Amino acid sequence: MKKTVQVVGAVIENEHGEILCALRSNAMSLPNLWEFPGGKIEDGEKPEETLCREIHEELGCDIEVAQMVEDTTYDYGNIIVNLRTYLAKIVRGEPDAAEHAALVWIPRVSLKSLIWAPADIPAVEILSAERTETA
Ligand SMILES: Nc1nc2c([nH]c(=O)n2[C@@H]2O[C@H](COP(=O)(O)OP(=O)(O)OP(=O)(O)O)[C@@H](O)[C@H]2O)c(=O)[nH]1
Repeated sequence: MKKTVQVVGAVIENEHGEILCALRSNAMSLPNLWEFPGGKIEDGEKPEETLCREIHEELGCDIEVAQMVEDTTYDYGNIIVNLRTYLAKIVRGEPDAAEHAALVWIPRVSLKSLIWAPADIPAVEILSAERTETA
């Protein structure tokens, strides 16, 4: 049976209502596709703990995690990914791309202009249809 990996992604929103989008690098699987920064849940971790750990490791900043945006399961063929995305905001530090090829802040209405990892599309659809919390 194909393995399902449990993955969490952070939808980090700033005070201008923009969302932090991360470009997967050539060294990663799904290269050159945009994603929400995050990663695989390790044994014994709560999703929120994984997100805080991954964001600290990948972006060098600390976040506070809020409500879930979307829970999607996508079959990539070789692997099945269950991706849960959560709203989050930065509480300490500035994001810096340690692993990603690029980081950009994008308004919700423009999110669909990027080419996203397939598992992320339902969350992108929801976010682009909603008003920003700061609007
Ligand atoms: N972090 C993250 N991973 C995602 C997203 N969407 C999506 O399909 N994934 C997939 O979920 C898996 C886990 O992500 P990861 O960031 O921990 O993976 P990784 O690069 O360390 O491992 P890998 O490259 O060996 O698969 C990857 O296969 C990745 O392609 C997303 O929005 N954020």
